[in-house]
Order: sequence, then C-alpha cells, then structure tokens
Amino acid sequence: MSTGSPASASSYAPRKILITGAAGFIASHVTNRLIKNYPDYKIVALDKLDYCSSLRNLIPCRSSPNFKFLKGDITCADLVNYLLVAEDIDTIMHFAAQSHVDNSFGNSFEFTNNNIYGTHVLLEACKVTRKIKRFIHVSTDEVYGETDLETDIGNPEASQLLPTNPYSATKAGAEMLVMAYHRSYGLPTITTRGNNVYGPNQFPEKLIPKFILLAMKGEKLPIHGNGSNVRSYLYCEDVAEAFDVILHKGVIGHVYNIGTQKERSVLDVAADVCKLFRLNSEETIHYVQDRPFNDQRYFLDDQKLKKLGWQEKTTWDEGLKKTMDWYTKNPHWWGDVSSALNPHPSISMLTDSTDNYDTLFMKCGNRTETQIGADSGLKFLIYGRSGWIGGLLGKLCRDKGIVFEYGNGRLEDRNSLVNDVKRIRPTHVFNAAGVTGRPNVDWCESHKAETIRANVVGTLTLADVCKEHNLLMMNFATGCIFEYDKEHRQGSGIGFKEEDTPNFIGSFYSKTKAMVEELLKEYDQNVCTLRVRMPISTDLSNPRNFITKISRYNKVVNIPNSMTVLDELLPISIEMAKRNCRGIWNFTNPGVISHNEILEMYRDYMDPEFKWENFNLEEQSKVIVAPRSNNELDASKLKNEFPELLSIRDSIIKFFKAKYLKRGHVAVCKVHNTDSQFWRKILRYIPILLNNSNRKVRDGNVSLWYDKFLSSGPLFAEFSEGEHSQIMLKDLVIDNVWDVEELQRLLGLEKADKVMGRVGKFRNSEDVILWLPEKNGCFNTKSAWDVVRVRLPKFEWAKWVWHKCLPKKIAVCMWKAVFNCLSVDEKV
Ligand SMILES: O=c1ccn([C@@H]2O[C@H](COP(=O)(O)OP(=O)(O)O[C@H]3O[C@H](CO)[C@@H](O)[C@H](O)[C@H]3O)[C@@H](O)[C@H]2O)c(=O)[nH]1
Repeated sequence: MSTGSPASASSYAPRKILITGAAGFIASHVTNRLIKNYPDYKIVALDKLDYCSSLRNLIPCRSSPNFKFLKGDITCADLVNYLLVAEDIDTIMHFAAQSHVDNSFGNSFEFTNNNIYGTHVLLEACKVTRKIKRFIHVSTDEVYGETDLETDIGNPEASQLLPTNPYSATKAGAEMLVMAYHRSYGLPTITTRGNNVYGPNQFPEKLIPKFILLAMKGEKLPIHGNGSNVRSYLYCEDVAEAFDVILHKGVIGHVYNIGTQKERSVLDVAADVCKLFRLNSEETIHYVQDRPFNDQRYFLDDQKLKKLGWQEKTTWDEGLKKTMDWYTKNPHWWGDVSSALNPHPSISMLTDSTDNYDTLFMKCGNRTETQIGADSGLKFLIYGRSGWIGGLLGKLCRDKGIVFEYGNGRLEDRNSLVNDVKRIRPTHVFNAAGVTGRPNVDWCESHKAETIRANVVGTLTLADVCKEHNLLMMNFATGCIFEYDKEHRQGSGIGFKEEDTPNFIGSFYSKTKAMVEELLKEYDQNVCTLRVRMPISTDLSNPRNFITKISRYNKVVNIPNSMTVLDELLPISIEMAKRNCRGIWNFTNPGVISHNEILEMYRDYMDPEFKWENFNLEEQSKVIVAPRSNNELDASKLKNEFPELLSIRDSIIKFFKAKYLKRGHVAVCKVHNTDSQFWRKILRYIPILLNNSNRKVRDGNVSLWYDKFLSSGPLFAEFSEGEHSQIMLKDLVIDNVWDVEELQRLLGLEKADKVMGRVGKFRNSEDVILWLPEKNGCFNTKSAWDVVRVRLPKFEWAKWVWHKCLPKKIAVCMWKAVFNCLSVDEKV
C-alpha cells in the first residue's frame, strides 16, 4: 500500500514507472521521493549519465528493492522499446533533456537531438507498445518566452508558446510532439511547465549552485549583462511534491504550471549568496558579457496546480540556506567543476559523468561516499605531440591522471581540427605546435612560408575553431618579441608587462609571433597566451633545452634574461586551464639570469670539466643569421595568480636538486663538520655515477645531501641505522673499464697490490670492500659482483668506484678514507 500523502483511492495508481534522466537534478529528487513514499511502485531509473547527472544523486534509492537503475540513452529506439516491454512499464515520467540555456547557444544540435528526437523516440515506443497509462512530459516555463516586467498576470497554461532561445525552442518542439501523440494516438499525456528549481544535487552550471561554489572559494560571481533578469525560484523538495501530485491527480491531456510568485533578480540572488557568506557584494559581483539572448522574466499563473492540492512550502531564505549548507558539506559532489563555473560554460567543456555503476550500486555496501568519483572532469586536447613542450605536457597529464588526447589534425587544416574537437570533446585545448626552427630560429629566415603556415595560419585557425566551440585554448607563445629599451634597461629590474606592445621584430620568427599575438587579442575570451622564454628543463638530453643549447655553443653571449623553467611552469599551465585563465601572460619565472650564471652552475654541478668562452653581441651577429631578443619580462601577473612561483634561480636549483640528488640512495658516511668542498665534489659526481650505473641503485639506509644544493652551506647527512666510521659508496656498480695501472701509480704499488684481488672484511661492520681486477687489467664489476655474491651471500657488499668519470684525486681520497688512511676531516 502506498504511504505517500497525495495518492488516494480515487487517484491514479502507477505500477511500474520509467523515469528518464533520473540521475539528473529534478528527476533524482522526484525518484528519491517516490521510492521512499511508495514502496509498492516499481521504479526503473534510466539515465545516460551525461556531464550533469550523477548516480550519487540516487544514493537514497540504491538499496531499495523497488528500484532499478539502467544506464542508457532515450535516443536509442531499440533500447526504449525493449525496456517498455521487458520492464512492463505503465507510466513514464520524462525528465531527460539538455537543460542548460547557455550551452544551447553553442551546440544546439545536442538539444534538438536529446530534447526533440529523444522525446519522439519515447512517444513512438509508447505508441507501438500500447501499454502506457500515463506519460508525464516535463517541460519548462521558458516555452512561453519572456514576460513583461510590468505585468502582474502570469502566463496561464493556455498561453501561446513563444520560445526565444534554442533550448526553449527544443522544449516547445518536444511539447508539440507530445500534444500530437495525444491527439493522434490517444497517448495519455500530461505536460508540466516549471519555474527555475534550486537545491542540493544541482549541477553547478546553474546560477545558484554556481554562485554558492564560487562564494565558497572566495571568487567573483559573474553577472550576465546587468543582472536585472528575474527568475522565480522553487525549492527542489517542493517541486518533487508537485510531481507527486501531478502523477496521481493530474488530468490526462492537461498542462500544469509548477510556479511560484516569489521572484528574484540575478543581482538579488548574488546579494543573498554574498550575505550568507558574509561577503561584500559590491566587491564580489563581477559583470560579464550577457547571453546572446536572456529572457527578462518568466512569470507563471500557478493556480491550476494549487487546485490539485499542491502548495509551495519552503521559503526562499530557508531554501537558500539549506542549499548553501549542502554545498558546503559536499563541495566535491560533482568532482572538478571548474569548467562549469565559467561565466558561460559550453557543453564541450563538460565531460560525461564518470560514475561507475558498480562502485555506486553493486559494491556500495562497504564503500564510503568519499571514495566515490574522484574524477577531475578534465579532458585536454593537445597539439604538438612530437614537440618538446607537447611531449612534456602529455607526460604530465599521464602523471596527474588527467585524460588527454593528442590532436590528429594539422593546425592549418580547419576541418581536421573540427573533427578532433567533435571526436574528443575536450574541456580545454593546448597548442604546443608550431615551428621554432632547427637547429634554431635562423631556419625561419629561409623558410618563411612554412613559418607562416604553422605559426600564423595554424594558430589562428585553432583559435577560431576553439571560439566556435566555446573552448579555451592554452597557447604556448613566446616572450621573444621584446628587447631591452630605454624604459626597460638591462639590469633595471623593469620588465615588459603583458599590455606592452612588442618592440622586437629582428627575426622573422619573432615578427610573426608578435603579429599573431596581436590578432589573438580578438579571441581573448577563448585564448590564454603564455609567453614562454628560453625554456629550461631538467632534461639535459633535449637539444631545445636552453641549458643544453648554450652548453653546446662554441661561444656564448652573456646577457641577463627572463626564462621559463618548464618543470615548474608546465604544471602551472594546467592549473591555469583549470582556472580558465585568459588573455596574455608573461610565462616566465620572476627575475633574470645570465648565460654565464647558468653555465657556472652547469660546470659546478654537472660537469666540472666544462669550459666555455664568451663573445659580445657584435661577434655573435657574425655567426647567426637573425638577431636574438634579450629582455626581462615582468612576471608579477603570474606571481599574483601563483604566489608560490619561484624566482628563476631558485627554480633551477629546486628542480635540478630534486632530479639529480635523490635522497636515501647513495652513500653511507660519517660526517660531522666535514669540509664541504670535499663533499660537494663527491655529490657533484653522484648523478654521473648513477647515470653510468646499469644496476638500479638500491635504497640505502642513509640520506645524504647537501643542504643547499648548488650553493655553499653545510653538508647534511641523516642516518637511519647507526653511524659508520668509514665512507663508502654503496651499491654503485659501474660496468666499465677500470684503470688498474693508474690506481697503482696513485696509491703506490704495494697498497694497490694489497687492494687488488682482495676481498676484505670491513672493520666493525658487515660490509666488504671488493676489488677484483681481471687479467687484462680491466675490471668488470658486474661479473665481480656475481662472484662475490655467490661466495659471501650473507654480507652486504660495498664497492669502491674507480672510474673515468670520477676525478682521480677524489677517487684516491675516497679510497684512502675507506682504508682509514685519511680522516674524513682531511682536506682534499
Ligand atoms: O554565471 C551566471 C549564470 C547565470 N546567470 C543568469 O542567471 C539567470 C538564471 O540562469 P540559469 O541558472 O542558467 O537558469 P535559466 O537560464 O533561467 O534556466 C533554468 O531554468 C529554466 C526554467 O526557467 C529551466 O527550463 C532551465 O533548464 C534551467 O537551466 C539567467 O538570467 C542567467 O543569465 C548569470 O548572471 N551568471
């Protein structure tokens, strides 16, 4: 027996209800209510789990025996026909639709397909199967078009339908089909037209949840146009009750408005949200471009439904407070919704729900809600797969678990880009494609057509496609469009700002880049221009790396410049995409660094043998074709957005240290106030040794690092297992030629003889020093290791390194230290 109040003996009693779009906002409240109040109704919930629906919305139903969820699309006629028959459905409540007005200005075919064609498929299935006793079609107040602000008379159900936007046009179109199936085939239909609904579970593309989530983050509330548009807001539970009433008491063939007389303008809503969050509304409100068309008001005559016995119960203040409390408690309900919080989100920015049916409905018994759906909601389309930055971006996405695909299209071929966008449906597009010239930008001087095709035509085409699909393009551009001038002198600390006009067109490459940047300003709503300069990464094997480049030149100039440390800034570009940053950004680390400063670091910490020669700009001009830009970019805009951004020098130090100096792997040592020079030299060689090692370096029991890598400071060592009185390099196996003669010469014949061929036990420890020369005087540690392992399996082995890469002087000192001939305090 039913327990819900509105159903009575005289009212309609459904047996098995199909609810379409059940995991969406309004339908989920209706489903949860019906499941709870009417245990003898069977409910089949159908939803394709689009971006704005979530199985989480149906959690209250999941263990009810009268509930069944099916993932499927109403536009699939076979599925719908089968379902009606197999599930023996007698009632349909049809909520499934594309419902967001803003989206419909971008991709209205989706709306026609879902809202009109989908409804048609359902109606036709009802006609064919002939089992439906009640078909409740959910429409909207928007089908009446806008209401005059002056009038007090709401639209009664008999009003003319005059939709104004693509969304409401599709809803009106669907209504026409419903009416036609009622008249032509006698389908028992009822249509509802509702005001705006709000409350928990709503996808935050809609005004109220969007403003609440933005206010929670302390971000600005975007007001479309002047914010005077008025809407009437109903709380979701009241609306669920209205559907309950209509289901049971509605009259076949009738239309029911679900309305309220309580109206709020967008500015009122913003002010109320600010009040709840104690924010200053004047500071928080931010006016943005309006929708192409924005109905001023929808005003309904709500008497007809009231006569059936329904009444709105929740006051605005109460409803808004409850909604705010819910979003505050469930900030991650929808995962990463940064795209939806955009002032004008588009459907292609939003990804399908990644709800896992199993997770939520099969194995839900032992899962907690926090485990459900930690999806980021992002999907990147990246151009520049074979390039350096494009490759690094892909790797970064993989590491961060961000879904991405490389574009197949060529930038200059518009159709191929459109195909990529349609196929991938990305939330953001990254453009790291283009030509920079091989081996350098001089190439562009002799390949002007190719340069224009890729860097000008291609970039602009992609920007235009992104605009057409309302997508944000993160464009890797260049900062090499400026040169020091009177207002921005070298060493002055005054850098070029984002709004400055490029003043360097010395090379064809820079010239075209400056032109493109200017033209991209016309796409400022869809493009984020990142001015990269002299990119640096810890991957020294890449010839595009500025450090690698200058370390290979015969002679280099020595001029301070702004530069981009990709290890730090590429993750920031992803964060910028999430935040939907637009416009131009100097994408460099704050401050400048000179060629020599970089090469000094390289010499000191990567290759002590490294030498270079400087020359001046005049001399340089003789060996290059086009002049190069030298400048300082003002990175304060980026620093304001990302206060943790490191200065160029600190950034290089941090990332090189992290990559080349891994803790806990290498050495066992006792170091009190040891001379730092000695250690610094050893540490410098560790990356080289590791790179040459064909064995994996095992986790040691000691962390050893230089506290401020690349600068002077005390050596810091941390022991996890007792102190050792000797220095050892542990588990460094180098499969290479060992120079025994040199060892004899340096250590003295006698000592070297003692060492060679001897497997000695280390004093006060289990560790063993091993030296096994082969007959030809060469030493192969790999085979030695195998021999020793077999003979002395229970010992931990330490190996002494004697290798070309290690300067002999240091090697000897280390040798002496191992054999206690040298106190660790002794200076090298
Ligand atoms: O960031 C934003 C988002 C919205 N708005 C404005 O807020 C109002 C409400 O917008 P929204 O929440 O998107 O709702 P509507 O466009 O009024 O449409 C909703 O209400 C209709 C009933 O009136 C339903 O049919 C639709 O499916 C539902 O999306 C509109 O004037 C928008 O221009 C802003 O000013 N800033």
